[in-house]
Amino acid sequence: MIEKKSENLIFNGQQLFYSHQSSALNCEMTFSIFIPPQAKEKKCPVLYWLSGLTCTADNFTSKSGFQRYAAEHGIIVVAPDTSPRGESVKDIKDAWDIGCGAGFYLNATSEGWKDHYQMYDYVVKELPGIIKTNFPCNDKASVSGHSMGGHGALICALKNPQQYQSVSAFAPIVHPLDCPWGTKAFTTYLGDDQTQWSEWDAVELIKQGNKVDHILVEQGLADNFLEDQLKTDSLKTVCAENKLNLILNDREGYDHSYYFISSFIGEHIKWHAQFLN
Ligand SMILES: N[C@@H](CCC(=O)N[C@@H](CSC=O)C(=O)NCC(=O)O)C(=O)O
Repeated sequence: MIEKKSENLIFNGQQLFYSHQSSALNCEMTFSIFIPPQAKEKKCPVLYWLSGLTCTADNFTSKSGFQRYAAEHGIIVVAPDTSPRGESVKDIKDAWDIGCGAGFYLNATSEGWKDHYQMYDYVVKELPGIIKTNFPCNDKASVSGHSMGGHGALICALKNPQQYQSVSAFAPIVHPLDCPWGTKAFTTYLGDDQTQWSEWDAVELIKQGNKVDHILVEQGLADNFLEDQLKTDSLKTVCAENKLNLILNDREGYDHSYYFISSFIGEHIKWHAQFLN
């Protein structure tokens, strides 16, 4: 059962927020969903958006301005929260890059974390089931995201190429095994045994032969996190070595913020629309 929390008219579509009890995450979750005007006449495809560290379902929904473009192309857009939440959910107080707001879109296996931190199952299995049951969507879906969520989008598509028509990312972490945010998260959620880690790392998945047909990445060159955390060149190299079709747009002067995302979200939605419609 899902419960409507809010509804607003925007560009002749509906912007809605819902909460529900998640069986994958074992807690109450909130997601946003935009229903375009075309859904009054026919079932529409879905674009899932995965947000970055510290975000809830609200950041992308209220800051990116995606609704204008989703309404134009007739695409439903779903934005989940970035982690399980609630009093029973383990968290690390005062740390913004681990725990609540930082689920990393993987299934945790370590004690204390595995009871709730199953974001991969939530995003790939439970949430699409809820969307299909409750909203006017057809069978086509794509996935996009930002930073931690850009990496989440990449691994969801690389592990399930039949489920997503296309994947795009803004300033994604591309190789969590090789950056401080990633090694902290993987040590916490997966434990010290690094043999498990490559299953949740986009660059490693591509090295292992996982493929998707269409990948679009947007990267700001004035992004403070580019050198230490994101390392977009690792994705460029591994895609070239494994003959994956990556479009990488380096954007002079843009940073890591939602100002960057809102500048190019229209181009991403138009690009996804050619595979979804
Ligand atoms: N609090 C941090 C910055 C956190 C941050 O920049 N979060 C990004 C995603 S980073 C990678 O996953 C974000 O989307 N923030 C939300 C927003 O609305 O901008 C710091 O102090 O550096």
